[in-house]
Amino acid sequence: MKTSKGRFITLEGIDGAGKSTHLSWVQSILEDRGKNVIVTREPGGTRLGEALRELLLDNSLAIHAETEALLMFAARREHLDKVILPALDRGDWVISDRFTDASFAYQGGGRGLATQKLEELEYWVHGNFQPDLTLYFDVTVELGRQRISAIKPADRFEKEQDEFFERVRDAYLERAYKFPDRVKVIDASQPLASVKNLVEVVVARYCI
Ligand SMILES: Nc1ncnc2c1ncn2[C@@H]1O[C@H](COP(=O)(O)OP(=O)(O)OP(=O)(O)O)[C@@H](O)[C@H]1O
Ligand SMILES: Cc1cn([C@H]2C[C@H](O)[C@@H](COP(=O)(O)O)O2)c(=O)[nH]c1=O
Repeated sequence: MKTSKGRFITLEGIDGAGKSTHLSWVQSILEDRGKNVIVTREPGGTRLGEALRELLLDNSLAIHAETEALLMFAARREHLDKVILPALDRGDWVISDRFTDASFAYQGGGRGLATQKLEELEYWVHGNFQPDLTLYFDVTVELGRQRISAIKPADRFEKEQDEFFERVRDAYLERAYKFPDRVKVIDASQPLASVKNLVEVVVARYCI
């Protein structure tokens, strides 16, 4: 995997944590500091990735846990090739709503797939390449569900039981513990203005 000139920032959290809400805030913090910013998401970000996203989130489909993981990484391979790496090579900053930490959290923690299998896929798809900074928006399962159910009908993941999301959250917190230099935990249960301040402190410090 080529060395990149730009920087790669990812936003993570259980459904309803507030990632999408804060994505444009991160973008404006970076743009105010003169960065050229590309905003993208996973699964998605390419034509193929968006088509896979539609299937992966489809409530009416039953998908084997390993198929789900393979499709997430297939979409990611395309995303890296078509969007993320070219942008970083141009010197742009890329912000992605989710990346590989989500696979360790949802397919690993949530579905119970072995970490080693996910690490093998991770190495296959992006070698040692990792985000430069990951903001993990932490909320309780109850609060995430409350927020998300107020705005849209549940997709294939959101219709999972609370126990599933407890495992997803635990797996995210484990990732933050394992990679403290990269993954910064944001207490996203605070009111919007406070979360914005927390985000600004982390991102501004990182931009210097
Ligand atoms: N700190 C906050 N306080 C109150 N409401 C919030 C806060 N953060 C986000 N919200 C609201 O919660 C809802 C869900 O937020 P958002 O769509 O950003 O979550 P998300 O993490 O992107 O969810 P998903 O992963 O399912 O897309 C939105 O209505 C948003 O306005
Ligand atoms: C990248 C990725 C995503 N997921 C899940 C997590 C979410 O429930 C959906 C994506 O929708 P959202 O709008 O970002 O909430 O997909 C996953 O299970 N594994 C992954 O690698």
